[in-house]
Amino acid sequence: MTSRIDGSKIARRIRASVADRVAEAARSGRVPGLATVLVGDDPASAVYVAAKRRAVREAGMRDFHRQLPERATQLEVATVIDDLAHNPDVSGILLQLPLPAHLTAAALIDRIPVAKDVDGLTTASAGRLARGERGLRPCTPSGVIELLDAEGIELRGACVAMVGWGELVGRPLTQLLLRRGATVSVAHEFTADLAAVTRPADIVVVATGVRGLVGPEHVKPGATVIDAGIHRTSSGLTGDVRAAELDGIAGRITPVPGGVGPMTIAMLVVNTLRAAEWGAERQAVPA
Ligand SMILES: Nc1nc(=O)c2c([nH]1)NC[C@@H]1CN(c3ccc(C(=O)N[C@@H](CCC(=O)O)C(=O)O)cc3)C=[N+]21
Repeated sequence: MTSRIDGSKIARRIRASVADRVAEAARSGRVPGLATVLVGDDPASAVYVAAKRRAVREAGMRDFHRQLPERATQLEVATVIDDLAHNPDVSGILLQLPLPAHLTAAALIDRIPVAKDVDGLTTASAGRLARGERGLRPCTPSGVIELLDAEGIELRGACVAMVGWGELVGRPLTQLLLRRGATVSVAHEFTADLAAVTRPADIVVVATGVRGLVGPEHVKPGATVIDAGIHRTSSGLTGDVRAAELDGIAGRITPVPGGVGPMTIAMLVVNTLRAAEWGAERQAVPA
């Protein structure tokens, strides 16, 4: 029997507990706020940003949004970020990716102060994670850790195959897993014998952006499979894993939709609260 890990349910629980803490902070006049910055009108990005803003409002936080045209210049986007960086009502800033091709994402991300970096994507946050220092962690990786914890899956000593080494998921998640005591093998879409890496694993995490890359030939019977991929197809949303073919092989699997995606949003809400808590003491870096 393969059981489906209900990310939507776990995410709901996390968001409700944040809402309680926000209500408490609000009684002493401190309402956390998230600023989302969206450049251009990519339809998928618009859907994600709308979902993030809704989650923020539902948690009782303030929703600041800046919409810029597709043709916005590097300087225009930088000016908007600087303005939000200086606004004391803004606890966290999220620059939605991908940006239009004429913009340099890294330079813009790095204008976000580390204490407001709710996406955990600045050079400073990445460095803090690499060094094991306090800081805000990227949302999808911390969401995956929360999912595994909620399922009661032991990480210390576990054998994990991380498929994908991207900046958003694979790389930071590898570090979080190592820090929790897992043995992590990192592979990707060009790994010559992917099954040789993934078959011994107790937990297989896939985040490559390659639709259907992982199937039954890659998974040990009873293993946990976490699918961080998301693809919009004519027949709906699907991931990097051929989930249907894993039925009866995997012990547990995250569905797409309803698995990792909702956890990403829940952790953004968590990070916004954390940023607000530490932002209360300016300059401080969140845990
Ligand atoms: N600066 C930045 N930070 C991000 O965290 C970021 C980003 N840019 N760019 C795009 C990716 C993608 N991403 C998702 C968030 C939620 C779902 C999600 O909630 N998915 C639902 C389905 C929702 C739907 O698409 O209909 C689910 O899987 O159940 C998916 C994908 C965050 N991203």
